[in-house]
Amino acid sequence: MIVTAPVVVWFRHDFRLADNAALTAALETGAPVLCIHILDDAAGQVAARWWLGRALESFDAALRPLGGRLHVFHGPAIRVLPAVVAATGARAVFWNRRYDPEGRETDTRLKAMLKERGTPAHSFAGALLHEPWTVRTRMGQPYHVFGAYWRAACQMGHERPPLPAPERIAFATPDPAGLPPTVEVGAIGREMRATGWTAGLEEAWMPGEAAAQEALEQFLDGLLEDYARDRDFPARPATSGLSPFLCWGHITPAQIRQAVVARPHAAGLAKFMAELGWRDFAWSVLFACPDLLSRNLRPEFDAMAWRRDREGLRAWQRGRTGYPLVDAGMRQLWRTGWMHNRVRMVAASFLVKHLLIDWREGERWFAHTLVDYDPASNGMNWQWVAGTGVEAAPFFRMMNPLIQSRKFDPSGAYIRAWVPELAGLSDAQIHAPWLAGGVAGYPAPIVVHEAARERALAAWRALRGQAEG
Ligand SMILES: Cc1cc2nc3c(=O)[nH]c(=O)nc-3n(C[C@H](O)[C@H](O)[C@H](O)COP(=O)(O)OP(=O)(O)OC[C@H]3O[C@@H](n4cnc5c(N)ncnc54)[C@H](O)[C@@H]3O)c2cc1C
Repeated sequence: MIVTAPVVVWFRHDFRLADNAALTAALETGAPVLCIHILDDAAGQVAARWWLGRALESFDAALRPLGGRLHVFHGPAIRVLPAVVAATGARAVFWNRRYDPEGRETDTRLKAMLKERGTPAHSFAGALLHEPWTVRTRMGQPYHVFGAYWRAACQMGHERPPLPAPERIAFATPDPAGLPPTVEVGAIGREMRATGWTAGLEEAWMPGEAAAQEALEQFLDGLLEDYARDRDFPARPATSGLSPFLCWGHITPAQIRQAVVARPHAAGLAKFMAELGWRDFAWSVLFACPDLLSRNLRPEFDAMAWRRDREGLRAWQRGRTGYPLVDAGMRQLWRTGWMHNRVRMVAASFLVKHLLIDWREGERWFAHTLVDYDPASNGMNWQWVAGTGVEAAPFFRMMNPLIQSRKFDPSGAYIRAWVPELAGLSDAQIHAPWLAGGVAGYPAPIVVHEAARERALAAWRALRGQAEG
């Protein structure tokens, strides 16, 4: 009997069958395919780990009717992948690219290591509309301003048409004896359920490729038309909710783009495509600045007198600042692993400016609690809000949580949904319960807006004084 050497497809943030260039290329070799994931523990990302657990389950379930399964290994990829290749005699490895600095480094090392041993590793695009090094100024430099970036990206075109899902897959059936230790596909799901924290996530989300397509359809049919008008109002079902599906690769921007441009007359089309552009832009920023999560992109902020305020940080994390819109957002995040974009901006601004706490604390909390956490979007947006990043909102421009609340949640419906203690207040009172004499069980504001504003501006003036002096 002739045993055909398999090819390995290593799935990371690309748990889908359709528009999966690595899988398609692997199938084109005609060799049996071994579908694997390597659990390389990422500390501190708890909600993301829950999503990963469910993504593994749903992807495995999608492979079963085709006659195969997902093999999940545990350990550092740099050890595990070569061991899988050696044990199966695989003749090639395929993966879709990732762009975070650690991931890139690992992949580069693995490619070189495998090549040396005679096994080529092939990598493919798919997670973005444009690879993060391709949209450049005429001088070949990365863009620092989104408007110019997006104009250049649109001029380049977004031509890559999405690939169809394979109808058949010939799966490899390796002998488990020689393989590195595997983990049962449902193990992470069980581990996360045992924390007792994931009930809200389970209620809010159904990870997987089918659910991503359903979310896209619902958005296109009901919400795209009014997207530009409604997207800033957190109580309205107005945005796509696609961010975690994009983050985990259940759907690609190319698939979304194809579906969106098929509705050329929808009023919200350009605005929605530009939001996908922000996601690409964030990755191009992280690609150009690998220390985005640790370093102020504007170095003058290195001397900022951030406050160490454990209690303030804790109140913010738990949605107990006394500012209802901020608290509603932080509670939505804690319960569902997601927060509306407008409220992310208000809550982030509150931490950095009203509490004068280093944006990196907020970035870390979001990394811990977001199901759509990605280092590029999170890092870039935190630095944008803090005024420390590329094309950032200036530090002295502070979002007033009360004004934001009255403007974007005028009836208080969003606040009522997440801060039930305030549900009995009138539409006018709910934004500032302290003006109505307070509500039992709900905290008084932990800072007074005007005083916090003065404190932040004084810190900023001192910083400028140092820079000029
Ligand atoms: C402080 C802060 C932290 C953030 N952290 C993350 C993060 O870790 N991961 C993440 O995916 N988004 C992050 N965002 C961006 C944005 O809030 C979410 O992408 C958006 O709320 C997701 O909801 P949606 O899918 O309904 O968005 P829609 O309005 O439907 O937008 C469609 C898609 O465009 C992309 N997008 C929209 N806005 C942005 C933006 N400002 N930056 C980058 N991409 C965008 C997302 O992929 C989103 O799914 C952050 C924003 C802020 C202010």
